Order: sequence, then C-alpha cells, then structure tokens
Amino acid sequence: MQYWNDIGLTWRKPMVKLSLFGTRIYIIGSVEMMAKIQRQPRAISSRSWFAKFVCSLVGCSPRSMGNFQAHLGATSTGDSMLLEGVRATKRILNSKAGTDMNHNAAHLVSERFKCMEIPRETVPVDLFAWISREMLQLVSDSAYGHNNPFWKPEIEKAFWEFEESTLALCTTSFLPDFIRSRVIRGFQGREILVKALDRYLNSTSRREGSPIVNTHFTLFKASLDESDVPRFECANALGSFANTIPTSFWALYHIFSDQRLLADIRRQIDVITTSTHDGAKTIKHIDLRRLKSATVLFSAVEEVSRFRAVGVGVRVVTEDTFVGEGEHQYLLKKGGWVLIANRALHSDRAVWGDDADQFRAGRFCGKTPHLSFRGFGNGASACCGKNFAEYHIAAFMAIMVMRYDIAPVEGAWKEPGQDGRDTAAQVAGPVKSPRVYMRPREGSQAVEWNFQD
Ligand code: HEM
Repeated sequence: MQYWNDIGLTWRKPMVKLSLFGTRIYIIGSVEMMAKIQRQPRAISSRSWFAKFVCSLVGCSPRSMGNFQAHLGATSTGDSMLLEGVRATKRILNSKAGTDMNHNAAHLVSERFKCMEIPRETVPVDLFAWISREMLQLVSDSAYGHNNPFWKPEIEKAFWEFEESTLALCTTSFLPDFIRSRVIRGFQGREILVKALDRYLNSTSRREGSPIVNTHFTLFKASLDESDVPRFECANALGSFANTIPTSFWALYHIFSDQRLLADIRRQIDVITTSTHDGAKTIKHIDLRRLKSATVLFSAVEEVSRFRAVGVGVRVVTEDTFVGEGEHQYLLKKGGWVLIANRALHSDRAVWGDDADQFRAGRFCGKTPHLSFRGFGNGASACCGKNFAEYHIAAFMAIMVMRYDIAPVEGAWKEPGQDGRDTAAQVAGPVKSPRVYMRPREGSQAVEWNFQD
C-alpha cells in the first residue's frame, strides 16, 4: 500500500491516473478531490471493493460470495448483506450496548494488569512482540469472552500468519488451490483460525461473546453457506484487531519516549483517579465516565493514526462517473480503482501546518481539519469502531503509564521505522522493534488499579 501513498506524496496532485495490467488506477492526493469522490459512495464504492477483498481473503463458496457482494452497485435497490452487517455494528456501538462494550473492555484491561507477568526489570523486552500479545488477548477477550480461542498459542500464531499474508492471499486468489496452499503461509494460518472459530461459534461459549459477534453470527447464518460462517468471522477479527494492535504499539512508543508527554498524561489520569485502602494495599479507581477528559491521551492516539497511517482508501468505480469540474474534471471508467493516498493528505503542510511531518501529541486537543484526517476514514464508510478502538487503547495506556516506566536498552529511544509495503492494514508496525526494560514505578507494587463505571 505504501507504493500508492508514495505516488500520491510525490505528485501531490488531485488525481494521478495509471494503468496496471489493464486496470485503471486513480490515485487521489488532495482533500478537495477526496471529498468529491466520497460524495458518490455507490458509483465510487468502498463497499464493492471491500466485499471482493473479504471474499478473496477468506476463500468462500460462490453462493456466499454472491450473497455477500449483492446489491452494492450504483443502481441496486435490494438489501445488501454487507451493508446490513455494517449498520448492525454501528447500531450496537452507538447504543448502550456500545458503552457497555467500552466499559467491559476497560475492566478486562485492569483485570489483565493484575495478573500480567512483566519480565524482571533487568531482562530486555521486545516491545512490539509484548504489546502485540497483550493487545491481541485483550481485544479477542472483549470480542469472544472467557473461552476466547485466541489464548491458545497455536491460534495466536495462526492469526499473525494470516494477518501477515492478507495482501498475498487476496492477490493470489485466482490461482488454483494446490498452488495457493503451497506458496502462501497465511493460507494455513487462516484454516487453523477458521476451525477454531467454527468450534467457538457453535459452542455455548458464544453466548459470552460481544453483541457484535452474536449479531454477525445470526446474519451470516441466514445468508452464507454454513462452512463460510467462521470464515467471515475470521475477516471480522482481522478487521477489528489488525489496526488496534500496531496503533497501540505506536501510542506506547510515542508516550514513553517523550517524558513531557508521559508526565502530562499521568497528570490527567491522576485527576480522574480516587483511592481507597484495603489493609495492605491501596486501590486506585480511574473514573471511566471521565476517561475522555484525558484529552492529551486521546489526542496522542489520534495523532498516531495520522502520523503512522500507511494505508490507502480503496474504492471501485461501479459505473462511468465524472468527478470535479473545469481543468480538474475527470472521467472515471467503470471497473477502475480509486486509491486515496492517506499519507499525502496527512502530510499536507497547507492543512496541518509546518510541523505536519512531526508527531505532535496534542494536535487533536483543539479543532482539527477533520476532512483531511483519514486515520479512520471519513464520509459514508468511516470506521464505526473508532470510539471503541480508541477507548480500548486509552484504557490500556492509562494503567500502563501509572504502573510502569519503560526505558530503551540502548539508553536512548531510536525511531523504529515503518514499512507499509506488505500490509493491508491502515497502520503498520515497526521495522525494528525497540528492546526495552520495563520497571514498576516506585511504590506501585502495593497498588492495585481498577476502573470505576
Ligand atoms: C485503531 C483501530 C482502527 C483503525 C485505524 C481503523 C481504520 C479504519 C478505516 C481507515 C476505515 C475506512 C476505510 C475506507 O473508507 O477506506 C475503517 C472502516 C471500518 N472499520 Fe475500522 N479501524 C479500526 C478499528 C476498528 C474496530 C475495532 C472495528 C469494529 C469493532 C472497526 C470496524 C470498521 C468497519 C465495520 C468499517 C467499514 C465501515 C463502512 O464501510 O461503513 N474498525 N476502519
């Protein structure tokens, strides 16, 4: 994906047209053109692309594929299964059930910290591996409940193999199965994951799963072949976990590598914390209803999504369509692909100021140019999981900053670098994960951290 961003960054034009193996590609590099594109969500459709992407990724039957991709075209009026799934997710996340999910996620975080095994402070920790493991367990617990299959090491391994091969699985979906299974490591991971999710979905454990998992299960059962139900759940897991984990890593990296920022966040969490005493220990309660008043923390997470975004917004042109006017009017041909170069939009100095190419944690505390912020998309297909993901990450960071200090083994923090070439995610992990020492803060051993509803 980085390749398309690089073209957008190099040319910085409203639109760059290319042709690749006969497919027309339109790369969007300005916010004005992006807004025009998004005004026609059915003719220039993210969902049509997304439906194809998911079907290639999970490897489903022709019937399931047909049902999942149906009624997404410009003139179609029928009920779309994909749209119903997105609408259901939005309904849940914007209702009391969504608030309960946020709070449940935070309680899982505090429970996890109580039993977390942090290596002794003289033992170096691979920061990305550590946070990936912790966050994968937390996000999957919050989706699937206590009997979450992701706790098993072989399922965790399968998930990462699947995640790392997302692009490969999609681009080789037209190859015969026997070649695919030989050349693609992710295929095997996916199949292990599918089996584990199949067992989970058809057991009583599913009742402990989130309302989103249960609603999708009902929807999938009604429209897909039985054997494809866990396949589409596999895509759901990937969609909601794959960005949350690297975003958490970068939030941790930026917060702990900047002492002033760390102190600011600690101060804000302190303000919303009360203490009680229980014999030997002090219990600290962070007020969940006021968590969002830790504005610097939430702003830092959004700044990660701006500064570390490597993804592109992909759309398929479902009918010949004109966009723009005057010398910037373009005809987009049916079947073409529109790629919104998020990085070009995120690094535009005219919009973000002279420090556009720097991480500024407080950037999102004030008013921001929301159209130019594509970290969670915008327009009709904006991310409905944004609040949930940010809340989850913020809850983790809130306890992390209060309980631990992190210092790089090498003495000074070094930019770990990012390589977005191989990933379908919006945020890529580091090229070189920092090795760090984690130390409980002074006096923190006798303190327990909780969240209070
Ligand atoms: C840090 C974590 C996340 C990031 C960075 C992220 C990013 C994005 C982006 C950029 C889009 C828009 C794609 C486009 O228009 O081109 C999107 C869409 C979407 N996201 Fe997220 N996402 C995150 C977490 C989640 C979670 C946790 C969920 C579910 C609970 C979720 C569910 C969705 C859905 C359903 C859509 C499609 C919306 C539609 O087509 O109407 N996301 N996400």
